[in-house]
Amino acid sequence: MVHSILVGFMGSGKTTVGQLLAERLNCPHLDLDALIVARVGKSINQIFAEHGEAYFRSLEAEMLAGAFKREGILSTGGGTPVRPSNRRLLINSGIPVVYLKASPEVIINRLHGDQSRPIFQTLDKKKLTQLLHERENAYEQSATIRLSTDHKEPSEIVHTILKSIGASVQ
Ligand SMILES: Nc1ncnc2c1ncn2[C@@H]1O[C@H](COP(=O)(O)OP(=O)(O)OP(=O)(O)O)[C@@H](O)[C@H]1O
Ligand SMILES: O=C(O)C1=C[C@@H](O)[C@@H](O)[C@H](O)C1
Ligand SMILES: [Mg+2]
Repeated sequence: MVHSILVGFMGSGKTTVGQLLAERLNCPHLDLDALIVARVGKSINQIFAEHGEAYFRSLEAEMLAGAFKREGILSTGGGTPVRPSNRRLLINSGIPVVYLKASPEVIINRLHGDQSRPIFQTLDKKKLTQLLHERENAYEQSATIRLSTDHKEPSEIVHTILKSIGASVQ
């Protein structure tokens, strides 16, 4: 069974923190974006460009459902909780869902020059802030644990998550 799930906006650190958390717990790291890339055999940019976002989103939903049945730490994509059926899966999972929060300034700083996220490429600071605001409710609804990642090292975030998971399963 998946032990915990990470949600949050692009650049909040789901992949980075999920990998580290999985190492600490000595279990597999399941990164939903990486699973999709492996399944299609194309980068996320290529999938968006050649098949469209709708195709990516339906694959994302299908693979989220499959990933739940596997063992490990699950890092979702930045848009995963936006689809209501995905959100329901997260909410009803009974698994700790950690919302990694980050401010627009920090996200832009972390993803500056990044070319691998098709949606990020289309956003200036105003649009990114608006999209973050639009998605906030979806992340909040899905989450059982929330923490700000601004100006925190990934190792410190992992430490906080481990304490929270421990507290929530006792
Ligand atoms: N706590 C942190 N402090 C500093 N840099 C970080 C932190 N977390 C992540 N980063 C950096 O930010 C970038 C994006 O991180 P990451 O890929 O983990 O984000 P993500 O939430 O998985 O994004 P996406 O939703 O697009 O998959 C990477 O370059 C990573 O090294
Ligand atoms: O926030 C988003 O919509 C996305 C985030 C990434 O994790 C990828 O899933 C993809 O680039 C779309
Ligand atoms: Mg990621």
